Amino acid sequence: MRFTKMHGAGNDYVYVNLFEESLPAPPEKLAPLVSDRHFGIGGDGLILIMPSDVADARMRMFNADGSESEMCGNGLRCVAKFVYDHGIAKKDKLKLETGAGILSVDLETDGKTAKRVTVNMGQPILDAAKIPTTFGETPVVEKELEISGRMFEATCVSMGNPHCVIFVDKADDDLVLGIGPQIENAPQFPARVNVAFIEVISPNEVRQRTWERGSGETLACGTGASAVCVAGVLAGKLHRRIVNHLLGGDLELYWSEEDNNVYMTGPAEEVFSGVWTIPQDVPLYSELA
Ligand SMILES: N[C@H](CCC[C@H](N)C(=O)O)C(=O)O
Repeated sequence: MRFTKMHGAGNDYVYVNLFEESLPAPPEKLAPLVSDRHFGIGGDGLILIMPSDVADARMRMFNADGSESEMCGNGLRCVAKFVYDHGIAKKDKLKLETGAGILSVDLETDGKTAKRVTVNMGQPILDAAKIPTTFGETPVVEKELEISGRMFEATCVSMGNPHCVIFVDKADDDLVLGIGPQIENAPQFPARVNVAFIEVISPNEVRQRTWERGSGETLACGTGASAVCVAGVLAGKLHRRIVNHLLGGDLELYWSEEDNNVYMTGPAEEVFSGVWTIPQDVPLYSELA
């Protein structure tokens, strides 16, 4: 299977171009295998770049555990770069179909390759039932959440996929690696949840560490960074325009007062391409039929 390895601020995925390739086996089976950093290619998950009836291309994204997510912000910037750089659509404005609808993307290019990408991430979903979370009230802002006898304040936002934002003094390993997976799987989140631990540096600057649903700690999360921008405004801690320092790089976020959309700007990089050899014990589509 031919693939391309790309990352956005260190959030790295294995990309397969289904304009040219066909998958040998179901993507939820392939994602854990290709994501494995020792036995596979290595990545936070698998992203499919596909033809679309309604946009320039379509993205489907699978976490390292094989579960599918509706959206991926860093992934969508990379899909946009791939679509542009590889001539699928040589336009500096693209429409891309995702599980969170058709999103508009603007590319900064040198005419050959895209350097930075801005995604209109759409409007945040604040309705508790739609996020989904069992916290009764909407919006869910700094609600008490008890984990292992410790109290946290949860602010919940969906950017098509669910996020729980926790403002902390210090986003250390104890919180991210210890508490993160417990929040991901807490009963308050029936579809599990992505978790962002946020240190506020100033009203327009934060530092983020991320525990992702289905993938564990990642170096960055674009939908998470967007949810943080919204959560910070709702909690009265942040302005609408922020810089978010993630472990793998910076993202710029803006939650527009005019159209209620969140705009995310950041880098996208292609690292290498290759051919992956499918392990012999993986049932192929041809054998499943
Ligand atoms: N890293 C991605 C989000 C992945 C979310 C995924 N882990 C989920 O289950 O929703 C991003 O840049 O937005």
